[in-house]
Amino acid sequence: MELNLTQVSKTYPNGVKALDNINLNIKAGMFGLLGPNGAGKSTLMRTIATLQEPDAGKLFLEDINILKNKMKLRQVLGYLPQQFGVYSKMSAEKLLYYFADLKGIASASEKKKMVAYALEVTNLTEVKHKHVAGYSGGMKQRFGIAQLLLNNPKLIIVDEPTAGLDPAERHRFLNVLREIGTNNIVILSTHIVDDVKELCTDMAILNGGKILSKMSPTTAVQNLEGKIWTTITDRDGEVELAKNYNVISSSFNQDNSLNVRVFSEVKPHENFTLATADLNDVYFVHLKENEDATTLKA
Ligand SMILES: Nc1ncnc2c1ncn2[C@@H]1O[C@H](COP(=O)(O)OP(=O)(O)OP(=O)(O)O)[C@@H](O)[C@H]1O
Repeated sequence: MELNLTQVSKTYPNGVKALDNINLNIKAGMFGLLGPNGAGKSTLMRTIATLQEPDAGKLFLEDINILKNKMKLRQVLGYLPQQFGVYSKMSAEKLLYYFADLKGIASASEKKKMVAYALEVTNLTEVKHKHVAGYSGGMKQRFGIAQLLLNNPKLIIVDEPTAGLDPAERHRFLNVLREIGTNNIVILSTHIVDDVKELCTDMAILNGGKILSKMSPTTAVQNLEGKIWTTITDRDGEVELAKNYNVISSSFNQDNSLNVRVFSEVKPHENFTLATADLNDVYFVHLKENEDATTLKA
């Protein structure tokens, strides 16, 4: 199973270039699409899900030409949009039966099997008689996964599903994704680095409509080993450091001092110690490089 995107571009009528020549190859497993707000993630997800057209480019799922054969793609697609609003006073189970009808599952026994499976995988069996309107945010998101599983999709797209979930609900939600992510392509779009770190075997960083990097999170972190340095300073110190070094991130300590992380091939200064690189560093290094390149061009 493979999804291939070639030279996909989209400019909105207001002039915003949301997708700028995207080339991507995604194989079975959990794929993280990581990027800040406005990066173009939703535009890309909606384009793959056949909900909007690009200006240029080709999209194939195996031999399905997505732009030319939308219905065929939709038959194997499970999509959870960024805003999934089900505020129904129907029970989760009844609503899933309703969705199963909409998806054209005709056989009663097949329907029963799929609804039971979807409730089970998403841990909603015990609350299947409750109104979806009364569900917590996390339960609603899991219900969103339950509904997309009904047609046994091969390509699953979830657009920023963990934003707004509390840590326990987020954890439960990620476990559900982990469960369904083995045989299918699951694309998780997110601005939360930890979502990708905990779950994904492959990832891409998107910003300004461009893919800045595509590799496995493990390789990406390994590539930074020995190049992330840290020191403790204060706000003024950070401003000074930023003039001479490639500061990629900083965080406050309890005593209000700042932990600054710098990307450098060699030890920047004797006050720095080598840090263990992590996926946040990967994310910030790429965003910073892109920002610097854009500034240089402007
Ligand atoms: N219908 C539209 N018309 C004009 N501009 C749009 C439209 N939809 C999105 N944009 C712009 O395109 C860019 C990419 O937006 P998109 O929603 O794809 O990004 P995103 O990465 O999903 O961000 P977010 O996390 O904020 O949803 C942004 O600058 C956005 O303002």
